[in-house]
Amino acid sequence: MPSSILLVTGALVAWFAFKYVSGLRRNIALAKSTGLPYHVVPINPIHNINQIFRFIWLPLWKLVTPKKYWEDVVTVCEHNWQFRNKFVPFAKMGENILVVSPSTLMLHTASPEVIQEIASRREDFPKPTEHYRILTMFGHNVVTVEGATWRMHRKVTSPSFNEKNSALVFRAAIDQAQGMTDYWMKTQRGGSFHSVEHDTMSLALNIISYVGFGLRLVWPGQPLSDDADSKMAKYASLEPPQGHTLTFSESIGGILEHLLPLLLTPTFILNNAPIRVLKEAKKAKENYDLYMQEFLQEKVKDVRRGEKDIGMDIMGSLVATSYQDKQDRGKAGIQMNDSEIIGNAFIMFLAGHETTANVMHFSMLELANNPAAQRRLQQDIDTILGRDSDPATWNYEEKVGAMQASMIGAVMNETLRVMPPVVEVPKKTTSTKAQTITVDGVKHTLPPNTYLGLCVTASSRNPRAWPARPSKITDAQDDLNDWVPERWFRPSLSQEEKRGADLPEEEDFGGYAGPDTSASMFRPVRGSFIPFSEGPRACLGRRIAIVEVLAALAFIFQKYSIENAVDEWASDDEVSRMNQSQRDTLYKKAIQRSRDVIASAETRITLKLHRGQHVPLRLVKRGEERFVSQFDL
Ligand code: HEM
Repeated sequence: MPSSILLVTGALVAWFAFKYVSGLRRNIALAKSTGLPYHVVPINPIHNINQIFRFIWLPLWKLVTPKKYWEDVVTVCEHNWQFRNKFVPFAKMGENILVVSPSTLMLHTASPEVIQEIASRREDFPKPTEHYRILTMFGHNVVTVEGATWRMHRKVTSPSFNEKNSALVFRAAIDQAQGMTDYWMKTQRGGSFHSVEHDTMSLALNIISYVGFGLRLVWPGQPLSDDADSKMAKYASLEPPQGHTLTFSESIGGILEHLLPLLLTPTFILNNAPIRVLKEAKKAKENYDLYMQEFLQEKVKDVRRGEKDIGMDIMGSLVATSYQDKQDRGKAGIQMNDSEIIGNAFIMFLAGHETTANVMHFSMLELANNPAAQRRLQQDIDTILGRDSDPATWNYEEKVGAMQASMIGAVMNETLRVMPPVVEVPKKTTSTKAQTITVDGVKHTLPPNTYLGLCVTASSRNPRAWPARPSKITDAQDDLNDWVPERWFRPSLSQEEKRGADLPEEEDFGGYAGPDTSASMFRPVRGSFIPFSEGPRACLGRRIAIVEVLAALAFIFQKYSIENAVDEWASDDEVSRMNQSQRDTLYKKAIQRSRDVIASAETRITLKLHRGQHVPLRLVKRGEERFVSQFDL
């Protein structure tokens, strides 16, 4: 018996060894055929399981092979490498890094031209939908599908992303920023608040819930408005309503927090394991599921009665595809099942709030670290909107262009450049067809099934595309890793460089078709600034995200300044007795702590702070600043 076990084990080991070596040889041959320089790694670093066990195989690899085989390429295998290593791997290995493992070929690119080419050829370079499994938890949706199915999802979801609804987002962002700052002023304990990440998430969730779904969510202490639909009140409730054990916001928050356990844990274990994290994950999922089922049923009734909600009414549009009377449905020729309806609603809640919230969060942290930029932001707000104007009177059509072309737009763009919520946009070649790309005028053929990573964090730091100045805050020769919103007022590169590769006109797939940055500011080379991706599969919600951030920043900084909290080192009394130089020294310490915390950001779906990391801030009325009115670097 023992000898047969040994025999079977030996045969299995031999089989795996054979598969491993032959796979590696085959992929090396394919890599050679591309004509691009390539780098060999022992294990496919982008596979989910291999990512989890990276802490074992990476050190082992380094231990058993000479340094020259791993020292460069390891920089694109490490955890969180896109944000942590930024442009460094590309500076060392070139703008296109071809990585070969026994099971895959991967091309990571920071080249604007290659990015532009791949992103615009949607059918040649589709999305690797298998990488989006985590987002299909409640059903397939516009983000997770490809081909004809994607066209169908896009057709249903895109019409509501129009300028009329952008104006509504503008209004809602002002209302919500009011709710958030009132809440902060009321709850700042010891002069500081620690919940900026959580609160910007609530702000963005409240906006998409209202504009996208007609659900009015409120801040603690804020009454539900009189015109709110009574049957929708349960979604706004700050206590779990009957039949639920979490509030609606808590259920979404819980899902976001527990995405990985939800994805990786088999249902039987999730339902039965006495482990706290799994129990919380299950509770969040069950609650959200129930809310969505109830919401779906309510919408079905509305649609059958011919009622439409305010704003985008995303759920209404989705439900109409299946539940409207047959004649109307026939016109559109589209039908979604309940799982796709709920899947799309989920993705709009998710994509529509975490990304935007991160941009607001990091913008506020950086403004606290860059007092001169904060002061310039406030000057621009005063000029465009008026220091004492009532935000309720701000007119979207009149003001949004000027806001985007000012320091408000520059702050948003710079945060998107330095801290993009999505750090790499995945694409691939199909399983049946090789594809050609052009690098420096030379054509290279990528074999079928090559994974392609359009590296957002690196293309936005590519010195070929971004004019730089010496860093003021580190000893680096350029300021491309620094948050410098003023760079958006530097002259653009020449027309020729701006145009990028000659590309066919893109088909219209709905949604906002204008540029993401103002024409009167620095215009990035195409393919070098891709926080919203590029081409037909670019972000559907980018216009509303931009409008939301512009309006919220303008509201907050019209009346207030934001400073790093220093109570960890000095009390208010001690600060009031300090001279300017002592205050500067103290504030520099707070800035350094903030920068260290920001540098620890990691990607789990989006780039944000994790493990309880946060930067305490202080909201002060303009004119009552203790640090940012004077301090400069
Ligand atoms: C600053 C905020 C945002 C950023 C940085 C962002 C970024 C992105 C990126 C990079 C993609 C492409 C993802 C991929 O190919 O894997 C994407 C797609 C998408 N985003 Fe956003 N997004 C933001 C806000 C929003 C908002 C507010 C919504 C909706 C309310 C939204 C809805 C979508 C949808 C539906 C797609 C899929 C489009 C398609 O494949 O046809 N996003 N977003």
